[in-house]
Amino acid sequence: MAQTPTACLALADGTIFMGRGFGATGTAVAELCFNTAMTGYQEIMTDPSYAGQVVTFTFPHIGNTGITPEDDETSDPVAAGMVVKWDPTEPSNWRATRDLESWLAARGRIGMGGVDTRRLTRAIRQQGAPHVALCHDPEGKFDIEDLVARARAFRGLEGMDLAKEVTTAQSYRWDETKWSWPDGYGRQTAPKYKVVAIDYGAKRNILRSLAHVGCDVTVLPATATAQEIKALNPDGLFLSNGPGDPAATGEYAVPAIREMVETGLPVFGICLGHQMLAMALGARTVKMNHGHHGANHPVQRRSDGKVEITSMNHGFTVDAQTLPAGVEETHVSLFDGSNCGIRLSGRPVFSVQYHPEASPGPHDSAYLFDDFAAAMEAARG
Ligand SMILES: NC(=O)CC[C@H](N)C(=O)O
Repeated sequence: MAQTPTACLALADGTIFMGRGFGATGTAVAELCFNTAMTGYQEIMTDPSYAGQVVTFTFPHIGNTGITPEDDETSDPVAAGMVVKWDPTEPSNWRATRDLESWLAARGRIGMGGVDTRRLTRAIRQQGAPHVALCHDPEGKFDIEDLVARARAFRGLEGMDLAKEVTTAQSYRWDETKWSWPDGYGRQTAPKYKVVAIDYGAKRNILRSLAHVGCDVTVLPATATAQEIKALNPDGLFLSNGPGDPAATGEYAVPAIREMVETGLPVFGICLGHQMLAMALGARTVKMNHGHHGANHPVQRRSDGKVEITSMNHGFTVDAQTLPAGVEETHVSLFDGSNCGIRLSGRPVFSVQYHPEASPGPHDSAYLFDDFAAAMEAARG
């Protein structure tokens, strides 16, 4: 690199990457993962499930499309930082709104370009989601020993409850005027089902997708009790995605979910919501080596063998060996055989590890929102 490096990424094992810093200055200490999606960096950076993680993008051209508020999954980037191969170029669209660099700077998030992301991705696979310190200093002054020490001191996502930090402080109703898309997606033309969605770090496109199939959505904080949920007399309960370790978050959420399952109400969960439903039914979750983060993960539906290409973002997984009798494994990853979906036999209670709202990603699994609506219709008798 001809120019003085202005960013340094230090891995806990002492491996150092130098590059060009952009966005905010300072240091972020986090877990490092890689995401293989080719589009949707804005949705990825604003997905609350990325709290506590720096994201390496394996696709080299990140930032060549601009930023548009319509694509935010929450109001600000939540991921701790981003690492890319090429410096972001002038965006090809939404120029008037914002480019990647100024967006990150305004939102206090660090970016780093000019990194051999293939080498870095290999390190992530070999080490298993390393702890890192990512530092951006426009003067290029780095205390490398200190950065390595800070990476080593990071205690990791295992045991960390982050849902409480990103959840909504107050309950609210999905607001179609604020968040539906200009083409009408997410607008409740005929709200038919009253749904309570628990926000463990919910992505907007999940709530939009629920509204699209006729749900009138009330969002409750992560700590909502079964009594608070029941008081709203919903037709169905939705459990959202979210950051951190499901085993830590589940301490308060799992008892509420278990009590709700006993009522016979239709329940649908996505990602963290899936992991916590599995725990409520008696299963355990474990940390994965480097997780699944991308928009191109093949999943097989067991009922008919159909393969869905899915969007994923998880570092923990449900241990299928621990699923009790009466809980079926409905979907499985074709990459590593890990669990991707469950259903309580004969009951309208189901969840998936991946992201059927596809943001970013393919729409192969959008049928799950229709299945949830159909379950609520059937429950009405
Ligand atoms: N997207 C999610 O909901 C992620 C769930 C959980 N935090 C995990 O990493 O596995």
